[in-house]
Amino acid sequence: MAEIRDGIDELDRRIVALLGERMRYIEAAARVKQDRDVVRDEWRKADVIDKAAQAAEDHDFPPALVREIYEVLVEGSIAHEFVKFDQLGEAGE
Ligand SMILES: C=C(O[C@@H]1C=C(C(=O)O)C=C[C@H]1O)C(=O)O
Repeated sequence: MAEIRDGIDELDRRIVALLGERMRYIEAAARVKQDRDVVRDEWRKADVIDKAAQAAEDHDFPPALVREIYEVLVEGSIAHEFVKFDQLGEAGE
């Protein structure tokens, strides 16, 4: 059991490292977007979640669970992007 948990812990470290890398792209999007109205893009949110669900099927992981995880991830990313976007605006004022 200890070996199994060590394997899970190691994978979790790698998953979170990748999530950090993903968030750096969200921050880059905040720098590129010119208008606060385009920070939230519902079409792109649906596109990201559909692609993640497809990837889940390819990797034998429940797609419905990936949809739930990505709903939280993308909403959290949008919230983070708004914070960064607003900070950039304040810095430029
Ligand atoms: C990064 C973007 O901004 C937001 C964050 C998204 C994400 O976490 O993938 C998707 C849509 C956007 O509302 C984007 O528009 O691509």
